[in-house]
Amino acid sequence: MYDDELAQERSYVHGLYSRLDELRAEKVEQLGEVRRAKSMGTHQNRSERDAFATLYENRLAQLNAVDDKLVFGRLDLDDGQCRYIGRIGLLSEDLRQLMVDWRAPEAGTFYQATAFERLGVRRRRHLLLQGRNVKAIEDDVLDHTMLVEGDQLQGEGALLAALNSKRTGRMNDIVGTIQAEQDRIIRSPLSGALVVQGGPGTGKTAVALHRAAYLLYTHRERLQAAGVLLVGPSNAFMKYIERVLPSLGETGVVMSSVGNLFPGVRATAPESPETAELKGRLRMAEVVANAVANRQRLPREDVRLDVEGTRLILTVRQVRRARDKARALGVPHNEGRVTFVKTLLRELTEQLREHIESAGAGNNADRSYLAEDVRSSHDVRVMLNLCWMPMTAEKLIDDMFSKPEILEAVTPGFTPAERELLLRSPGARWSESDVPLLDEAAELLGEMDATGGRAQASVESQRKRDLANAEKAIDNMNQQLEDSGVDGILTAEQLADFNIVEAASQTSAERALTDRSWAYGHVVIDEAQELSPMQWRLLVRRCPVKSFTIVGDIAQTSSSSGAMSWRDALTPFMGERWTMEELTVNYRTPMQIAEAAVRMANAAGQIVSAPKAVRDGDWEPIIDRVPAADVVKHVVAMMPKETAAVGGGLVAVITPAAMVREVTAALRVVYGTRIGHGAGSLEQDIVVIDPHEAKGLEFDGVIIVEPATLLSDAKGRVGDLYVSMTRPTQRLRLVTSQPLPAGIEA
Ligand SMILES: Nc1ncnc2c1ncn2[C@@H]1O[C@H](COP(=O)(O)OP(=O)(O)OP(=O)(O)O)[C@@H](O)[C@H]1O
Repeated sequence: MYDDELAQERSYVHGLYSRLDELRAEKVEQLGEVRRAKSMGTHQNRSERDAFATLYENRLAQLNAVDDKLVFGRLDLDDGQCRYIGRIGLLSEDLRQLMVDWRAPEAGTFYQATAFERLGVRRRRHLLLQGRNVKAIEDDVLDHTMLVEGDQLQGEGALLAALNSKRTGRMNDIVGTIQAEQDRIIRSPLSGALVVQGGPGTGKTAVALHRAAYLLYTHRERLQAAGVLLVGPSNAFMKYIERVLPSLGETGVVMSSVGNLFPGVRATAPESPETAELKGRLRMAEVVANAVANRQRLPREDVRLDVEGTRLILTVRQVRRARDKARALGVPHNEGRVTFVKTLLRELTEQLREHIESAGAGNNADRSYLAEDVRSSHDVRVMLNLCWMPMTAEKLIDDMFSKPEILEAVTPGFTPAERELLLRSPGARWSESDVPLLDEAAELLGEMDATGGRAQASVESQRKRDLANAEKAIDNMNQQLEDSGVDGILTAEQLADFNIVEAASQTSAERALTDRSWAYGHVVIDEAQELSPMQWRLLVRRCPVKSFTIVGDIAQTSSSSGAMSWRDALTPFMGERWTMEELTVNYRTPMQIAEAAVRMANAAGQIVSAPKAVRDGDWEPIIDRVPAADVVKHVVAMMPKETAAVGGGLVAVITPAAMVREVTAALRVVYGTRIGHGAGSLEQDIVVIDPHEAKGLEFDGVIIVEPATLLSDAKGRVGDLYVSMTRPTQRLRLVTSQPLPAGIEA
């Protein structure tokens, strides 16, 4: 019986792959034709063909990306219909539905139906594929009249099979086994802010990624133009998740770590927790505003300026008047400068004319020559720059932190110790907590070339296109926002204004990445508990319609400026207008290890949500006590045992940041290139990382070096140790020379 069913499914799935191959061949053919014809015809013909080429390329990329596990489910319904569920929708040539996209409403019951609430489903079948072949099938029979004696199908649970598989260092999608509580969140409405709180391993990252794919599919009209931004904690994490969305058939999501959110800056410099915390406070917005105002200066006294041998006087009063006039415009600094400079140049030109005339040169001095003399005078240029210097965000922030006199002037109310924390050498590398300051500065400074000198026509035509896109995007959105009580409603013009860019040929995603002022239609944030208030401020600026999916676990907060509660974190930006969902099942960590982590956190006074672990592990956490001098040696000696225990899976050594180098070097002596170190090296089978980099990742086995130091380094905050203890899918070893933290001391 099972074999018959299996054979039938194999044949159906074979048909689906044949159809996929046909569609691919078709797209290759169409793309070839368009490319051959590309250079011919009118300009309009060519740009139409460009558009088609992009369309075919995208579709082809999508068809290529969904090959692995193309189909994973089948529903048998009360009305006798049978529906196959897969990564994308497929139609036959005569437009019969062969397979339904998992995100389509008709596929929802695959994830939601239970024996108690069948939702019209008689049987849910999981198809487990290896390559293009069906390896096994597994049934949930929801309508028990379907069961005939001896008819029970065999097969390892699809979920357990997925959970027990070896980790590769890259996250996989969970599209075949999304659980009902996760599905509800993935499919919740687009508008407003949704917080997804859940303990370690509850699938928050998985849910965030599948939700991004779902939203793009379901609200494509609205989201394609503005795009979806997905933000994660580190570059290593972004690398870990980068394959998931393409495998779900989505390539249009803009992904960025918090350190890369300011175009052109990759912020990786380390920073003390105290400095990061200080820079993350909301009062830094005022500091940046002060720094901008500080670049609009008055001379101490009236100044003499030499213009072609004539002495002119620029009075403090004149400068103040010009400054007030420019400030009253309420435009960014660099734009305001245009007015400031124009006003003073006009006044100085007038003065020069009077001078020349009164010196007896008559009244025929040519104004345009005089204006040019004034503009090109070295004295004038220096003075105007001193009074109102054109500025980039990078220069403003770098000067502010490296020049003590500026720092002091812009930080009234700060203590000397706080200023000491901020002070650094000129040209220092950027850190993550600088990024929101740069963004704040860019917002207040505006473009450097804001002189209107750009090709106005091209801006205008792009604006028209953006407006058309934005109109679509805004449709309904306002209604939904109104329904959910959000004010500050945008018009299409406003949204289009946010997204004016010149490079028309780029995709929205490409354009968004390089444009700081891009307004996204939705933003998904993972590990959101780590964000400082200034980082929140930046992210809210990136999505004026305030449509967010915010995913995290307050108990895992380890950054000094991170959140202690969602309410504290969100109220300044969203008021009460957010909802929360909770995930309650831990799919990653075996029960014994998960429980030890919770005991440790509770003993340290941190109440954590303790999700129920779905799996029992084979091992209790293993504890090795060794003298301090032997810790590193011991880790090296234990490695063969660890790699063997997880059968060639992935092992991570998580150490205090200060020990990463030493441990890596010692392991390299024995294991050579098998050892990866730091971010982005997850392809080796043994990696050495610190707790910050471990955030969000998972491994088959984990060795934690000096767990007590992870607690003391974080000034007693449990986040780092709690995160580290909840990374393994199988096995945890603690190597310590110190007394272990309470809760795991046994
Ligand atoms: N429904 C599911 N089916 C299969 N695997 C799942 C499912 N849900 C979660 N997982 C797996 O559980 C593991 C943990 O998921 P994920 O990393 O998304 O959790 P998390 O809540 O973000 O964890 P943390 O906060 O600890 O980083 C991943 O390997 C994920 O693929």
